[in-house]
Amino acid sequence: MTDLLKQLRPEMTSLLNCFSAPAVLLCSDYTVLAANQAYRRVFGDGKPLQGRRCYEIMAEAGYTCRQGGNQCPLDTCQRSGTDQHVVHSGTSGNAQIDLYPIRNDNAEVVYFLELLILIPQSVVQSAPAMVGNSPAWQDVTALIRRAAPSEAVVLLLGESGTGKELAAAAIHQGSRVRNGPFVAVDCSGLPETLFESELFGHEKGAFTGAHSRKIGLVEAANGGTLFLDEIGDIPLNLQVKLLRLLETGYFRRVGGVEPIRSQFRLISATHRPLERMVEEERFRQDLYYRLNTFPIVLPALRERLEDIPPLAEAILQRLPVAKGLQLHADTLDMLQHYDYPGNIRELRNILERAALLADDVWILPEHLPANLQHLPGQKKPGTANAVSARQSSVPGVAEIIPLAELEEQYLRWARGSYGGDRRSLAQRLGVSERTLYRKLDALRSHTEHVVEP
Ligand SMILES: Nc1ncnc2c1ncn2[C@@H]1O[C@H](COP(=O)(O)OP(=O)(O)OP(=O)(O)O)[C@@H](O)[C@H]1O
Repeated sequence: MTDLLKQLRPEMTSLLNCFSAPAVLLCSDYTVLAANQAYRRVFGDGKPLQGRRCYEIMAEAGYTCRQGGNQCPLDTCQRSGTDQHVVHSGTSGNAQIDLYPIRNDNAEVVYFLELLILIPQSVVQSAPAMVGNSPAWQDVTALIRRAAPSEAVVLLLGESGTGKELAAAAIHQGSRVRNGPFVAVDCSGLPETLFESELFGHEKGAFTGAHSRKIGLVEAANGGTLFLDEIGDIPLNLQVKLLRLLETGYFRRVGGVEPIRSQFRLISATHRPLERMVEEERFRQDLYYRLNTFPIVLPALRERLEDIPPLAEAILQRLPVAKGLQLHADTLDMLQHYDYPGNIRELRNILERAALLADDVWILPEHLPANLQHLPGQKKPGTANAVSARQSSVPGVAEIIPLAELEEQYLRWARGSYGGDRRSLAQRLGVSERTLYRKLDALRSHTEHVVEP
């Protein structure tokens, strides 16, 4: 270490300061030789960093190394002699670590450059739960569970709004790179040149307006998942560049000459008929084969109408405007007879609109759009239940009664008419499961004490 410090030129620290991310030079025994300003800002504690072990400094800042089950890139680099790119998970968030061996004139590794990209916990998002129980949906979730932990390149196919992006996020969550970034790229709608610089980044001065270097989405996905949504819309020119990236793992920023490596799990999605596009030469066949290693077709909502009650329930719970609202049985029946060309996204829009129109706790058939009314097979709206729901916002109560009695009546009604389990009933009632059990117990003992005439 002392010898190495002597050899280290003062320019080195100045060079490290060119990186805006934390950067350090390390010895093979994990001691810090030099650190840049960003590293000192993030990890410094007032004491000198030089001579301390990198893993101790990281641990103090809440980023665990081997002891936290993470793989040490320095160890691997010493064995392989090649660059390492890993993501470490920690209590403060995740750290993407890029480690490069630095060699002398004799090509011997003398020290290591480590660059850190810190991903705060708030950015490490989890995928919202995917709701559904129908056989069609169970088939899909079985495929997602199988594909997620593998390295397979997944192609998600299905109509717009069927949940392809949600499925991609679920695959990322179940993958080995789950602690890395999930970078979703919408390949539709951007002009080709702009899209290229979004995807690959650009160097300063690459074109008019490129005032500084920009990191592209492919680079940002290093150590995580790159999700290419609407891949069928990617222009032919860019298809070639994408293919090269997938085959070599390298790309160049727009206006750059340096090949840059990015390692990521690839998932793509489209609602377009890719196979036909290949036949019509609108999509490259070689790229199609690269993307289509593990295809998963998401069913249209009309093919799983039995999932509408739990889906509607889950969507209402996530909608702030729907707080406290309930779907009337007639409304649910109407919803289950529509064919949803816009799939789950359309169901969500319908429910959001209905929630805004509802006056009290009930979302009634009349709150649904006109094109959902009077569809073949629907129950006739305006049944006794619907009428009573319209007359009174509290089920079964027509006059002012003591609050305790009202709670009892309401609980009896909720327990009798709610189709789900107790946990979700407790959630709907806004109480803990324990509280619900206690209240139901009290109800039961009260009923036992009532002497039936
Ligand atoms: N299984 C599911 N459970 C709950 N919500 C879902 C489910 N699938 C999709 N959604 C919701 O439906 C909406 C549309 O989903 P998503 O954006 O994933 O569809 P998509 O197929 O990627 O659409 P597009 O092809 O237009 O990009 C989102 O609000 C999503 O949260």
